[in-house]
This record gives sequence, structure tokens and C-alpha cells, in this order.
Amino acid sequence: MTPPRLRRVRDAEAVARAAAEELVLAAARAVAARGAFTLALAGGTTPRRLYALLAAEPFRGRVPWDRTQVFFGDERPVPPDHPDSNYRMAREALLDHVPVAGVHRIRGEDPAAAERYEEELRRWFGIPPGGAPPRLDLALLGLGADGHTASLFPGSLALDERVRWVVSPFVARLGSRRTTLTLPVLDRARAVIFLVSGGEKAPALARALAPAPGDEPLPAARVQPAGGALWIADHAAAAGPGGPWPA
Ligand SMILES: O=C1O[C@H](COP(=O)(O)O)[C@@H](O)[C@H](O)[C@H]1O
Repeated sequence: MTPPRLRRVRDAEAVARAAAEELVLAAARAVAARGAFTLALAGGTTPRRLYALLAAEPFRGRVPWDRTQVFFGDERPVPPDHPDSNYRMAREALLDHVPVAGVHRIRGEDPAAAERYEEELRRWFGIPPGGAPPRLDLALLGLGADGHTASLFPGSLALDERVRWVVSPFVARLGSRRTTLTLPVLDRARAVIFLVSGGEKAPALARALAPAPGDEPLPAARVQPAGGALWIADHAAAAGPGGPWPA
């Protein structure tokens, strides 16, 4: 397994900028190799700045949007216009402003959201029943202060899912259902980038990158793509105990 890499940058703005540069490179590589760029967006608070940066020059002009297919890592159980919707956040910050080739939202409001999204992935990637999970070119992820990523929360049975690509676990601490890509899909991604900003994330980041012996791995640390995940964190988030981490 390739170990995770950590890039420490000054602040939330620098996290967004570094991630945008990585995204431009991943997109160029994907389009050169396969003619399309498949991207999974993260929800939550941290990636909004990245999306806003990508929607404006110079980044807007550096991404081959007309070859970009946008997917989502997770979604709340709400309709697309709800203030909690990951899709709405991404649409307002980015998708309304760039000419993407395709947007594949998770229908969080639909009780069959997971089955429908798995079918959508299967159809778009042209994978027959029983085939291996899709290989996204880039999956963007966040880190919750509790160590969750996408909607894979600590203690969730969804973390042990090996067959389904998308599941809708009930998250007891939220008292609601979430829909999320599973580890088999996230681990197949050609590149995975975690965006982490703010001191409240420092203990989780430290535990994810440098777990104490015998520590139960946090959900975010269980994402282990073949090429190793890149963690981009600001100084406040990277100030936790346990370093030095692989850089
Ligand atoms: O990967 C993700 O992480 C977040 C945690 O995000 P935060 O920046 O709001 O703390 C998660 O809740 C989100 O839905 C997800 O895609």
C-alpha cells in the first residue's frame, strides 16, 4: 500500500489553491489518456472555496470542462434545492458557472438513492453486472472532526461494505440517512485528495495520518487508493500531535 502524503499549506485559501492545481493536472492526464475526466465532488464546508476558485479565472480556463463528468461522493437526504444539499452547494459555487459535459447527482431525497446511483455509475462507465467498481479519475474528500469522510462515519457498517458501490446507511449521530460511495469505489480512484482546514480537524487529522498503536482506524484513514491519498491541510489542521507525517 502506498502511504498517504501530506501537503501543509498556510490557510484555507491555500488548501483550495493547491487542490485546484492538482485537479488541473489530474484532468489533463485523464483527458490525454481517456478523452474524459471523471471527478467526484465532496460536500461539506471545506470544498466550497475550491469550487469558487475553479469557477473563476484563471482556473476556469485551465480545466477541460467539456470533457468533465461530475459525480458526488455523498449526499444528504434532501431535495436538490435544500440548503443542506451537497449538490446545491456544488451547483451554486461551481456547476452553474462552468460548461461541464455531465453532472450526475445523487438523488438524496429518494429512498432508493443508493441503488439508483449505483445504476447510474454502472451505465456511465459501461460496467456489466458483476464487474469491478468504476475507476474515477479524481475523488475529492473532506474530513469531519469525528474522522468521517464522504458519509462514512465511525462505527458504521457501511465501512465494511465490499460489494455495493453506493449505500444509504442510517447515521445514528445525525438521526438521518446519508447516501455515500463505499470504500471499494473510493479505493479504485486514480487519485484521492483530502481537503482539511481548521484547528477543529487537527485531532482527527493526526489520528488519520499517525494512529496510535491499537487505535481503531478512522473512516478517512480507511480510504486507501493504490496510488496513496494526498492530504492537503492548512497549518491549523496539521498542528495536531503525532508528526512528523509522510510529506
Ligand atoms: O468528504 C466529506 O467530508 C465532509 C466533512 O466536511 P466538513 O468540511 O463540512 O467538515 C462531509 O460531511 C461531506 O459531506 C463529505 O463529502
